[in-house]
Amino acid sequence: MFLQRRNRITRRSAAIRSLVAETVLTPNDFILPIFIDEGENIKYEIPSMPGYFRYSLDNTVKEVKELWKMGIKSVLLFVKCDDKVKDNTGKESWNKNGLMQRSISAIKDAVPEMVVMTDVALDPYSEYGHDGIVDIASGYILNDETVDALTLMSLSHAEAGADFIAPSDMMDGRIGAFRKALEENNFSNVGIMSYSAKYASCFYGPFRDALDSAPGFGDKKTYQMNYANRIEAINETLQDVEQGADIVMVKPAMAYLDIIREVKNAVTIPVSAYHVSGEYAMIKAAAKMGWLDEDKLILESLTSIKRAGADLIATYFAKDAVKLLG
Ligand SMILES: NCc1[nH]cc(CCC(=O)O)c1CC(=O)O
Ligand SMILES: [Mg+2]
Repeated sequence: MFLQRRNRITRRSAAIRSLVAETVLTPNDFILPIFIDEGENIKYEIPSMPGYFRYSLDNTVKEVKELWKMGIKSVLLFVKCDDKVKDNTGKESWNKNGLMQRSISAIKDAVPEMVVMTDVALDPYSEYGHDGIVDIASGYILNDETVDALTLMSLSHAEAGADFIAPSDMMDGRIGAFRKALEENNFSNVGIMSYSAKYASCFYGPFRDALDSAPGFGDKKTYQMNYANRIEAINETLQDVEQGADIVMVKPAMAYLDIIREVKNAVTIPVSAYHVSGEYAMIKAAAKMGWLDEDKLILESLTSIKRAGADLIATYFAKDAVKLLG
């Protein structure tokens, strides 16, 4: 055959393929979520997340030092609270001596350059396991009251030294409220990574095991988005940009690559994607069964999320990926 174009020429060797690769993962792409528990010397393996641990703060600090050495530059903190401090106001979330606040300052003391991001939502603090304050009579999650509580939570994270607050609650108007509060309280350099398009997803199951934070009644569908919707994600995201978000996020990732791409095309600020706990669990399970190759699956998954348009990826595989990228 005489062919004018032979597409296979640029696929002929590993070297050529690497020269023409459009998407290249680097350690700078990753944010590693970290689960922190009270106590000492704890390293608890999360049953639905094999190979992933919840650490006490002493072990967390050791881990963060290791992460920095490996080239991981950002961590996203989550805490598991004792049932005793959970209520329907979320007030433990702005306790100056709370586990989150102590964790932020311990990590910033140990590794000042590490970019510390913190989850902002009431679920670990809520006796009902919901992201906001519950109206007991109706079971509805109150929007404006929740934003007030989360504003206090955000300020206390900023005060403890957080670089970015990362609201995952999906209340309306919270980004504008947080930005204003940060400005007014001399935290104008604290950033906001907004979970802008966060879907009500069954992929969060293992995470709720990790923090013992499953909703006590109902589900999160009155605040998290319906996975049937695409245009709504753009609406949510543009509002957060308008209100002052520094980074927007799509969550989950792999079943939402279309949303990541649409969001990427719609905004001119960095886009992150959260490769969530259930996505981790699926990969681990398939690998354990011997049905899929774990290492290849990790790299293909993360590359596809970046190719879809994610500038940053929050992933439980950050360490594995950095090692694989060598
Ligand atoms: N607001 C809490 C929160 N922040 C991040 C996740 C999920 C992360 C994961 O599954 O890895 C959740 C769970 C939820 O919304 O129920
Ligand atoms: Mg919104």
